[in-house]
Amino acid sequence: MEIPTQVPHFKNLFSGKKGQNLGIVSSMNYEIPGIFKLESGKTLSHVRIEYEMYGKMNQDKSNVILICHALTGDAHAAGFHAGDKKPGWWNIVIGPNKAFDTEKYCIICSNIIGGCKGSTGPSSISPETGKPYGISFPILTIADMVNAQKKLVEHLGVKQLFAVAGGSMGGMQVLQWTVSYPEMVKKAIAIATTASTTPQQIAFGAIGRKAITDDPKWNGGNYYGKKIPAQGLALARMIGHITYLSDASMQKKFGRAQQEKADPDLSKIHLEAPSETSSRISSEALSETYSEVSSETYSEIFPDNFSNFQVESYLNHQGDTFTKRFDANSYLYITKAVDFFDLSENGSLIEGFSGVTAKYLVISITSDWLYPPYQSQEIVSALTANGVDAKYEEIRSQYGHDAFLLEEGQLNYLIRGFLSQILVSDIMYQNFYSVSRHETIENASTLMVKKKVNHLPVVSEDGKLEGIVTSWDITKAVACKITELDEIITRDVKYVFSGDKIETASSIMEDYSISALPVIDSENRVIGMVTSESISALIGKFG
Ligand SMILES: CC(=O)SCCNC(=O)CCNC(=O)[C@H](O)C(C)(C)COP(=O)(O)OP(=O)(O)OC[C@H]1O[C@@H](n2cnc3c(N)ncnc32)[C@H](O)[C@@H]1OP(=O)(O)O
Ligand SMILES: N[C@@H](CCO)C(=O)O
Repeated sequence: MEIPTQVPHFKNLFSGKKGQNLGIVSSMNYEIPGIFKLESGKTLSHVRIEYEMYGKMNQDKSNVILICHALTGDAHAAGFHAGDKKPGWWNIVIGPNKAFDTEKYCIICSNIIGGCKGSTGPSSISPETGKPYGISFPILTIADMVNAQKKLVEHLGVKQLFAVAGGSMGGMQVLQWTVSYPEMVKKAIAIATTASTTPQQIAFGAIGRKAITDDPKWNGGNYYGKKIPAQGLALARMIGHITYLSDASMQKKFGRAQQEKADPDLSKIHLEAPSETSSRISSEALSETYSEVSSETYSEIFPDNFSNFQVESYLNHQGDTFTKRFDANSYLYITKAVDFFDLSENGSLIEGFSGVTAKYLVISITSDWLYPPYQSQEIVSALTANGVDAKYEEIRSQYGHDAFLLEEGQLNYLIRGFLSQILVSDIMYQNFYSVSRHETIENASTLMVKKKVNHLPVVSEDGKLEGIVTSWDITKAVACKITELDEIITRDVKYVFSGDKIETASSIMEDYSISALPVIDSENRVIGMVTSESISALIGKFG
């Protein structure tokens, strides 16, 4: 018989309300003190990291989620910058009552080093020369990006991240985090990514880089304050962008539709050579950074009269807009870091993941031919082979790789479910007290009073669960003048495993009106206790 206590009801704890947008947000920055050492052995000083933060850190800073951005992303993941019409790049999943719920979690997103959105990269001014680094910037790796993020996280006083999440190159950073700093990551969400960049992925990166470096305006990376290599950069993006879409999404978006102005008379269509002296190109700009140079773009160099299909004009648009928001040298360095990415050790991903402890959610996209589902499945297999709790999910989508930026419903559903899935192991007490069935009732009650517990699991010499005794059992025994513990033990004891969801523990407690359960391992040995108080404390933390 157990003492009936009030047991929390879990049914409505994680039910979703309608997601809302964050309002106006702004970026902050942090300068890493001293010298920042890179994987190559080279160093950088005065490394600046641009970041944004949404939601509040709780008292013990245990609710922090780090979001890692993809190839051309930035720190602005959600909400609106003052005056902007478009929100941050992952606004669909970050905000009040969205999967990355800013009412519960504190979300941090930083621009990678090597980038061009506030963090130190090739377009930054080198403290040594007073000029932009250009290609004197050292070679970067995904591990370098993660090491810089770790400095920021430590600076913010966070000892362990509740989760790290990201798609594409963001997913690579997630994987790297759990390999480099396993003790710092509780949960990991890697979407549309790989643990080892494939030859096909390297090949697409190589063509993009060649488009840039073959553009005469690239000028050995020294174009800051001059014309930017817009033609090469736009071409690189156009190639890349095709890989972010799918055959089906292109069919749906464009079909074989032509531009409204396109003349169906083939005899009137002609090629036109690009003009170096196009009158539309403004005079040389003398500004200091890539983003302030002239507005010369790909479409200004290549007139549109031959781009009669909708898909051509779309790609031109994607190329054009990219040149206005991204630095060509950053593109070279970041794509190269992606190429170098390989977490396998001695050719084995299982070996590469041997130290990982985080719980994983790995998501692929059915139509992603750049990072196909088999690469996510390989990650899950290698994690599982190491005993890591890794869940595999697929987003059913025709959008292709970029679906990780678009599939609002499926992303929210999968991520919310994973983040709110708290296991018994997360809240059980490992420092518990137990008794042997040969103990006297007097000794058991003294232990209960001393340690302020109402439940004592009864265990055999080798720690196996034999029963449970509660303070109510002891009260009754005293009233009935029973002295031996063996006579009052409840032997049909309810228990849970450490990998069970807390909802399971909660249901058992509710169904049987009990307020504590022993946690056992596969050999019936008691490894902890979970109580209704610890579940209530959890509600206080995240509810
Ligand atoms: C972490 C990160 O990854 S951040 C970086 C992510 N952002 C990007 O990659 C930016 C470029 N990529 C995109 O725009 C991506 O396709 C997405 C996933 C972000 C958006 O996808 P969608 O909403 O499906 O937009 P879509 O691909 O149709 O592009 C819309 C743009 O194309 C233009 N467009 C559409 N059809 C045509 C056409 N026939 N001719 C010319 N332009 C066209 C639209 O006017 C719109 O322009 P705007 O972006 O300047 O407003
Ligand atoms: N379209 C996204 C994903 C690339 O992996 C980006 O530009 O960052």
